[in-house]
Amino acid sequence: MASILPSHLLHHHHLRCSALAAIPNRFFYLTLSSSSRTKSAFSASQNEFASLGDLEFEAPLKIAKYPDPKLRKKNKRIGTFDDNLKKLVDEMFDVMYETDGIGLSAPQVGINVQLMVFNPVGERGEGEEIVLVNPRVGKRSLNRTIYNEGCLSFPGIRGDVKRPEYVKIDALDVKGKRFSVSLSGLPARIFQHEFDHLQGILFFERMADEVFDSIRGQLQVC
Ligand SMILES: CSCC[C@H](NC=O)C(=O)N[C@@H](C)C(=O)N[C@@H](CO)C(=O)O
Ligand SMILES: [Fe+2]
Repeated sequence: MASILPSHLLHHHHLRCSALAAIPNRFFYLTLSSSSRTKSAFSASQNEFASLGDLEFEAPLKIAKYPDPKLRKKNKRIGTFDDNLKKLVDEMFDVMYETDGIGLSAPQVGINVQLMVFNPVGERGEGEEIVLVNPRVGKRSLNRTIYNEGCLSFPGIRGDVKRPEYVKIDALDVKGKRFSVSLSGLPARIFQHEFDHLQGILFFERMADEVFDSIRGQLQVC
């Protein structure tokens, strides 16, 4: 498979309870989440750096399932590129492969920092392991494509989501080295899904009304 990134950037290595029916529709969530994502409040915290304590974790990592509040918390930027960060990345790949994922964001394992990992092949030892720290999105294509997405924080739920086909990204690698990359196809899709997690946005908020209506019965809150 052709490489997406230069080799130095590759990393080697239900809910029971009450139904969401009590809540009129996802715009309730959008209203709540977008109010906490107003430009001033959210960008200020995005500029805040994580402390060593913010990056502390216990292995094995566990995936936070919706509606875990960690999925909605602000995610701080990473400024320390040490062995702890490398270990966190390794553990994120471990749990991603174990749960049949192709991408994972740090808030999904309860660590509220700007970090994501992905491998479009989803198999250890195959494809590319990509690690993005403090990513920023540059250009996106006007052309958008539909893909039937699933999210590790919503086991068993899938739905069509339309997203730009192409994105240009600036980020840091696990060693803190800055780089830019242009992605299209599945890598661009995974990146955008994970980038949304870093903004506290969940995939059902990107679904068209009729798609959301088809899955809303499965979104249950404890
Ligand atoms: C298309 S972006 C999906 C990214 C997601 N990561 C975090 O939530 C993820 O890995 N979801 C899985 C359900 C997934 O897409 N798994 C693959 C391989 O099993 C699939 O095609 O279902
Ligand atoms: Fe997800």
